[in-house]
Amino acid sequence: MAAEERPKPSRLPSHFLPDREVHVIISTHSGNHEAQSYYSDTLHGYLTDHVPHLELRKNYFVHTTTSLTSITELTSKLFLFNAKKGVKNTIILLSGDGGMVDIVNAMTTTLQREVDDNRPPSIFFKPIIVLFPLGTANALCHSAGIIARDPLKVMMTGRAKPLPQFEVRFSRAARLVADEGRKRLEFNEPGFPEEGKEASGELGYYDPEGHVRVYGCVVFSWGLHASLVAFSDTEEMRKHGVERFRMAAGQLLEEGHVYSGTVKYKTERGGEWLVLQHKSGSGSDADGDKKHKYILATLVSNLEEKFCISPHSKPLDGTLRLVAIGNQPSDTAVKILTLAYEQGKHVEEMREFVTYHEIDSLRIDFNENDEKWRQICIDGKIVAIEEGGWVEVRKMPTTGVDGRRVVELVC
Ligand SMILES: Nc1ncnc2c1ncn2[C@@H]1O[C@H](COP(=O)(O)OP(=O)(O)OP(=O)(O)O)[C@@H](O)[C@H]1O
Repeated sequence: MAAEERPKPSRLPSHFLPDREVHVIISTHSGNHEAQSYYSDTLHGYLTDHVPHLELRKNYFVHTTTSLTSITELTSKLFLFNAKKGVKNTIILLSGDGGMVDIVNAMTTTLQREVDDNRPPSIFFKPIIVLFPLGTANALCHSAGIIARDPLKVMMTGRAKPLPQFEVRFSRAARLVADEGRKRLEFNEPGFPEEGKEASGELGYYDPEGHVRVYGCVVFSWGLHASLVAFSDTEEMRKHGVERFRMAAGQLLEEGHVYSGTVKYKTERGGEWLVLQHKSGSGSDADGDKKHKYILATLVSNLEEKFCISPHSKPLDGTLRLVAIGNQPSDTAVKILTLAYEQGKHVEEMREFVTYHEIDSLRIDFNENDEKWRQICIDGKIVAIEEGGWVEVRKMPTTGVDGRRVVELVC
């Protein structure tokens, strides 16, 4: 933005008005580890020029991540505390989708626990997030049009809008997959992480019924997509950027596994569960509708810049869309996914193979012996479901007790 375009203090967007506390989070390990240099070389000077009332350690704070749980800890210890004390926070987040999901999860998990505990509701000032695309895929930034319109410009001229979320519940023995697939972490008991056991931080908790609940704002998947995220999440593969997803997809398609389980969905809250009937080719045997290649529910259009999995999704429109492919041969799956890279043409040109519509909820009952095929993806995090286990995903409504949207995104 040129000097003559700089807004006068009175014309600053509401998220930079003097009544707000501004926090920058530099997620040092996101993407190609460029968040720190972007802050030092570009953003810091830009903010000094354009938002001159910011004063370090008075109304302006900079946090640099040092571990996998830094953002989660900051959120539960600082942002949530502030939000409930009536402090208006603006968070400038330099990360990929993971940083956003950490904030959404830590906030929602704690607040939902309080709902379950029947504690009285408290004041809650939703933090406003200004997101800079410093991750690998940056699905949220691409889908919200932040990158296409220049993130600095969006920061100065965009408006904060509530960020839609979904809730995932699953059977009790599910574990978070960590450390490049080597570790399985338990979720937390409400408020009481079990001593001596490695817990997953604030990602998810056991609700009063003993089910785990986790929150997301991008994508839920099982099948090919979840497997390729799981298999490509190693330090070695991460060096290849978004190419890592294509490399993993190549290996998986060669293996040609067909995922087994019962998939149901609801089109509206409180409606009936409907068994997913795949389109052509999948129903040739009695078990046809229990075999799947690709099951994905998304709140966003693009999972990467060019990978438009849900072309009908509009920025932050709050719709959850199902994209599903049944028991198709690998070459058909490749054709479908290649068309997704061409402005999402798969939903039109391959519509005889692709189920694509809005849903409210999704349920999977797994029928796989090998744990590697029971792994699901929630916004890039991988959860392994136990044998005979299940998972349910549902869009969080905009109003009511469950209707929390815990943050707003500037876009
Ligand atoms: N210093 C650090 N040490 C260890 N982990 C870190 C550190 N800083 C950040 N992280 C973690 O690295 C992960 C980076 O995820 P993020 O989603 O931001 O980037 P990405 O995976 O490259 O991008 P995308 O999700 O857009 O593909 C986050 O889970 C974050 O908590």
